Amino acid sequence: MEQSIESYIKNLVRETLGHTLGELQVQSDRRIYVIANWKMNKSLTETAEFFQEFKSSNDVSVVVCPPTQLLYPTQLFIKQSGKPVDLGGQNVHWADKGAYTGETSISMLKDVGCEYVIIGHSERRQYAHEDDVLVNKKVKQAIKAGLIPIICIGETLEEKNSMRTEQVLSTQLFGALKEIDSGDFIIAYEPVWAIGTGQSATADLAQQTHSYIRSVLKQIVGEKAENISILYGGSANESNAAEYSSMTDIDGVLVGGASLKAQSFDGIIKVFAKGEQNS
Ligand SMILES: O=C(CO)COP(=O)(O)O
Repeated sequence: MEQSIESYIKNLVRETLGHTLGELQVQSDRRIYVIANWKMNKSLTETAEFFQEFKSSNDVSVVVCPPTQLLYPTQLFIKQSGKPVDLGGQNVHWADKGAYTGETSISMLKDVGCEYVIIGHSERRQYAHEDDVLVNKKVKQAIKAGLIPIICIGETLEEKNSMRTEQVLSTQLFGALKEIDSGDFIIAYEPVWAIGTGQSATADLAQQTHSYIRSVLKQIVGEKAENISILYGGSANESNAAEYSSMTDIDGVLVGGASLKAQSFDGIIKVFAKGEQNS
């Protein structure tokens, strides 16, 4: 069949530039992230050792989210190492300040140099009984302070087996983003059954789900959804990173276990950085 004028021009541009203009626009607007969630792990000494070994990369956005007591020293280690790494909290309280024993406010996170904060992780939903209303309050608090919330969503095994994944994700998205019409945020799709189990979602399933998530985001924020980074999380590691990085709607990974060792975290970063250079 003869080529249409449009595809002839697209091919010509692709041959000359290595990509079409449309592709270039999408790629340049969506950031690729590799984010470490250390959860309740690491001592001060282990953190210092991590940054002695860690290489990082300029080609993707790298964020490390240590436990709260390590935020400030981690910021110092990052500065000392001169590596391109940003700092993130693992949780935040919804109030500005006050009588909330054991909690951390958004200004406290900002004070120690955080630019990101994980909100609504399934472990907090499970163990601290956080629901979508609370997640929404925390997201608003982060955006108001100029931090980028990494909003976690994901279905349990039971919800997956009873074919409720889409319903769960859409409810979590509409809940977390209620009354939010400005500010940057990241979505992390973390199927609960894949977290810490070694049973990572296949790249095809993750891509399919991310594409669904983007379609829901379109309903919520319109065309801006094209520029929102959607990360995959759940037993991501050096071996499966390449498959995830090749998918159109997977804009990076949120890594637990495999982020604890500098070498394996670097391995994942390298895969995504290579993908960026090739795009
Ligand atoms: O929960 C996660 C990151 O937030 C994923 O943890 P794992 O990579 O250990 O499965």
